[in-house]
Amino acid sequence: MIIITFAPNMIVLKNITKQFHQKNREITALSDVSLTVPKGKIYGVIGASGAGKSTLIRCVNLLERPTSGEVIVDGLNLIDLSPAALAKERRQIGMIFQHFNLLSSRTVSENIAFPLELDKVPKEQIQKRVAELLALVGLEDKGKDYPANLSGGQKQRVAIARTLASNPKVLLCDEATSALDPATTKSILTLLKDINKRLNITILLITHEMDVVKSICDEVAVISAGKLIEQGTVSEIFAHPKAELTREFIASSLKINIPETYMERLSPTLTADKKPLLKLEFTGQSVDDPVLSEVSRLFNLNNNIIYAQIEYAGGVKFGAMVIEVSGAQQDSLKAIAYYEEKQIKVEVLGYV
Ligand SMILES: Nc1ncnc2c1ncn2[C@@H]1O[C@H](COP(=O)(O)OP(=O)(O)OP(=O)(O)O)[C@@H](O)[C@H]1O
Repeated sequence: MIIITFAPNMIVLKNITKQFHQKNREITALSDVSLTVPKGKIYGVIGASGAGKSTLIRCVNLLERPTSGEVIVDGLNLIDLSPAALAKERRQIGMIFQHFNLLSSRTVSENIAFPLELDKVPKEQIQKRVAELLALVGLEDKGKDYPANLSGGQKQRVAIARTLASNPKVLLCDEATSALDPATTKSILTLLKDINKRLNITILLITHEMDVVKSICDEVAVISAGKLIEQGTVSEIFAHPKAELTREFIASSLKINIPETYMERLSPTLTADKKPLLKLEFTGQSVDDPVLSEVSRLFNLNNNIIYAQIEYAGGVKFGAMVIEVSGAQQDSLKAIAYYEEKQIKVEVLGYV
């Protein structure tokens, strides 16, 4: 009897620790990291430079072998596999990189054909598949071009097509949009989402930009100094961030613009003729509370909105606002305490 077990999760990392030995130094790049990527989802890992993101993603296909822990892909523990069995499994785990890694001496079509040639697929079949993949990534007319004549976004499309040639079930994206401008980043992220939906490919990506997470991820983990400090669905994390670093990443995806006229007048000290300029950061429920009018009523203050931005991620709203507050100083302090009570992060930017 054949027992077929259905694994609901595509990637399970269990207690991964990775240490590097350098001369007489030991570097712990990952420390007891566990995460689960459900099938068909897009999972983002965000962290600052040196946090361990690249090491983490390279552990999934064992480009880096963890010092300890388990790497389970589609129900199979890769750590236990023989080199031949691992090579076979790796073909189902595609990877794309920040700098594309295309072969410069091969045309676009020849780059995409490369993994199929290695797999000894017959020539006519390769031609057909390459044409399909060129169409899928929107490069029908570029097959005969060389990578040097393509834009960064087009190069990444070629890299994606080449990776998809082997019909992977998982796509690992190592800072895949970090070398691209914002408009091109957007188009590549749209393509990744499309591939995820159309081909049901599970995607694990690493990034240092919350905008990437916000645009396409279903779930996210925050990594700092080799440890996962927070993880959850994008809506949970944006609604109720717990760690300060998570809040900082969320705030970094908001581009607060304070008008020049205010910046020129902004002073770090309060004098009789000046009013506080506050930055308020809203997440979760606080974004829906009518706090400005409450504060105005309760503490007899006038709030002048200088700048406001409300965004959506994973179906929840979050945002930030800059307000100029007029009223008695002790009432402004009471208002700040009130905002904090309502889980709104307040920063006094200065006085204008
Ligand atoms: N092969 C290696 N040998 C020694 N130390 C390494 C090696 N690879 C990574 N490290 C160290 O492990 C830590 C994590 O590095 P990693 O490249 O995973 O971080 P990262 O979050 O991807 O950073 P970045 O965004 O700058 O690429 C760093 O301290 C790094 O110096």
